Amino acid sequence: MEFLDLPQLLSAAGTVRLPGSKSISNRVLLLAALADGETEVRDLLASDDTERMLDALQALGIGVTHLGGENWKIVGCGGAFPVKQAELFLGNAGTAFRPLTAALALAGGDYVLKGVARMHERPIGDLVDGLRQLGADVSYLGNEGYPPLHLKPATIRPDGVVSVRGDVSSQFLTGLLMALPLTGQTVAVDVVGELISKPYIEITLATMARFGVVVERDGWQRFTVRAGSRYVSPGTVYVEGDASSASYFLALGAIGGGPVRVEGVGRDSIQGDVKFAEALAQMGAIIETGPNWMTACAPQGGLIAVDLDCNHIPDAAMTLATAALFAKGTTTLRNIASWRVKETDRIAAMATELRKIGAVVEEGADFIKITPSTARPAAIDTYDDHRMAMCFSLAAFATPLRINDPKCVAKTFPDYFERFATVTRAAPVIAIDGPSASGKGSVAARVAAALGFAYLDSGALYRLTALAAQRAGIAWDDEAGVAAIAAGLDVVFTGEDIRLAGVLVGDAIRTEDISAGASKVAALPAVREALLFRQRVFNTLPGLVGDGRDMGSVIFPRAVLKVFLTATAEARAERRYKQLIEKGFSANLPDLLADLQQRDARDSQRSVAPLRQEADARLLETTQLTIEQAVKQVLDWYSEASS
Ligand SMILES: O=C(O)C1=C[C@@H](OP(=O)(O)O)[C@@H](O)[C@H](O)C1
Ligand SMILES: C=C(OP(=O)(O)O)C(=O)O
Repeated sequence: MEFLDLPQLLSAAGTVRLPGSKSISNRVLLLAALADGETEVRDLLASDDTERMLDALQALGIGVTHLGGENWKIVGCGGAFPVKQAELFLGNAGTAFRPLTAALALAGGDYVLKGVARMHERPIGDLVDGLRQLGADVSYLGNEGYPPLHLKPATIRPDGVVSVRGDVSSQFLTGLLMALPLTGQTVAVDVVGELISKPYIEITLATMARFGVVVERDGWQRFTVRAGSRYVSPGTVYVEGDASSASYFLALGAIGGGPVRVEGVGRDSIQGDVKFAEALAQMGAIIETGPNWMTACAPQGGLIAVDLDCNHIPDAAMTLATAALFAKGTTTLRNIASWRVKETDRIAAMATELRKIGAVVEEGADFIKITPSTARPAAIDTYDDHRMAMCFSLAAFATPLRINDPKCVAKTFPDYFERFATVTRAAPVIAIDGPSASGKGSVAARVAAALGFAYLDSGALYRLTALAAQRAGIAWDDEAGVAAIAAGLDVVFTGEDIRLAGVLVGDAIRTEDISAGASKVAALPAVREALLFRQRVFNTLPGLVGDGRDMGSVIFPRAVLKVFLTATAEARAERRYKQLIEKGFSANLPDLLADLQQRDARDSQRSVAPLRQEADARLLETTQLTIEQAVKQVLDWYSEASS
C-alpha cells in the first residue's frame, strides 16, 4: 500500500488558492447539461467526483469540451438526454449519484447506475421512494434501498405532492428538486423527518436560480417547482473555491500559528461549510474574513474544546475532530449521524484512528467526544475517505505519522498534500552520512547536543535488528524473517541508552560479530523498508540529527542540511587505532586500514543504499580537522540553511 510519512510539524503559514467546490461543480455540470444553451464553466473542480459526473454526461450524449485549465464548455440538451440507454459508473460521488438518479429516472431512458463497493452500501431508498411517487420505474440490482439501480422508461405522472425523507441525506431532496423541472408540471416536495445538512439545500436552490429556476419554499418543510420551469444557461458560471477543503488550511493556521489564508471562498460564499470558520473561532482561533478569502491564526493561549451541534457542517466537522487534538478539554461533536453513511463509517473510522495516536475517544450513534492525550506515532488508515486523509494531516502537529493510501484525497482534492507542504514547516532534520569510522557519529551526537535536538544513530537500529534476530534464532540472510523482527523491534532510545525489549543493550551491539550481522541485514530491502517508519518517527520537535546510511537520500529527503562527512582511509584507520589502544585493546594499523578499505568497497558497491555523497549533500572532509572544528562547521552550515 502506498503511504505518506509526515514529520512532526513546527508551524503553518501561507496562502492557498482553493480548488473549486465539489458541491457547486457537480450541480453546475448537471444543470448546464439539462439547460437550453451552452454554458462555460470556469474554475471547475478537477477531481474524481467531477470526473465521474463529466464522464456520465458525455456517456449521455452531452457535448462536453475541455477549454484548458479548469474551464469547460457544456452544451445543454434542453432537458432531453440524447442517449437513451447507458450504464454509468459513478464511483463514490454522492453529488453525481443522487442527482443523476433523479434526473435519469424522469428522463424516459433505460439506465443502469453503479458505483464503487462503498457506494453500494450508501443508502438511496428515500430518494427512490420519492421518485416512485412520481411514477418512476426504479429497481434495485443489489440490496433493497441501495445502488446499483436500474431505471426504466415510465409514465411520469406528478400528482402535485411528493414526500421525501430528509434525515439520512440532504442529497435526496437536492436530487429531486433539480430533476423536477423535467416533469413540466407543478410539483411540491414535502420533507418528512428532520432535514439534515440544510445548507446544501441552499446551494441547490442558489444554483437552480442561477439557471433560471426559482423554487418556492415554505421554510424547510415544503419546496415547490412550478409548471413550465426550464433551465436556461446563464452563459458563464464561476465555481467558488471549496469551503470544506478550506477547513484543513484554516485549522492548520489555528494550530500552527498562521496566518494561513485561503482564497476563493469567504463571507459571500453560498456554501454552508464557511461556518467552519465560526466553529474554529469558538475554539479560540483568530479568524478574519473577506468577501472571498479567510485567514486563521492560532490564539495566544492555545485552542479550547467546544461542544457543538455540527449538523449544518457535516463535512468540515471532521476537521474539528482532529483539531480537537490541540484543544484544551473534551471536544464534543453532536448530531453527526450522517457520518456513518458517507465514504466510510466516519464516526467509527475517526474514533479508531484518533485512538491510535493516543486520544481518548467516546463515540455514539450520532456523536463523537475527543479528549487529547500524549500523542504517539501511528500509521493512519484512511478507509478510501479523502477527508480522513486530509483531517489526519493536522495530527502531524502532535506527532510524526504515516498516512496510508494518501491518494484517496483525489475524490475532491488531488494535490492536497502538495499544497499542505507549501504552508507547513516540519521539525528540522540534519542528516549526516559518511564512510565507516569517519567520526560522523561523534560529530552528529555533539551537534544534536549543541542544538538540543534528538539524535538518531540509524546504524544502531540495524545492529539491534541483527542482535534481535540472532537472539530469536533467525539467520541474517532470512530476509522475511529478519524484516519481521525489524518491524516488531521493541526499542527505546533514551539519550545514550538503548533498551531492547526493556533491557539495556550496552556494548552487546558493538561486537565484531554484530557489526558483520548489521552489515548483512542492512543490505536486505525488506529490512530497510521495515525500519523506514521506525526512523522517521524520530523527526520530532525541536529537531533531529540523524546519522547513518541513506539518511538524506531515503529516510529524510527533505532534511534542512545534508552532510557527507569523510576522511581519508588512512586517517580513519589511525583514529580507530587510537580509540582501540585508548580503550586498552590491542590493534594493528595495517589490518585496520585493509579492513576499512574493504568495508568502503563493499558499502559503495552494494545495490541497496550504497555509500555515496548525494548531489544535495555538503562534503565535510575531516582529515585535517579536529572534532570540534567539524562540529562547528556543521553548526555554521545549519544556521545558514535554516535562516
Ligand atoms: O449536496 C451536497 O453537495 C453534499 C451534501 C452533504 O451530504 P448529506 O446531505 O448526505 O449530509 C455532504 O456531506 C456532501 O459532501 C455534499
Ligand atoms: C460525503 C461526501 O461526499 P459525497 O458527495 O459522495 O456524499 C464528502 O465529500 O465528504
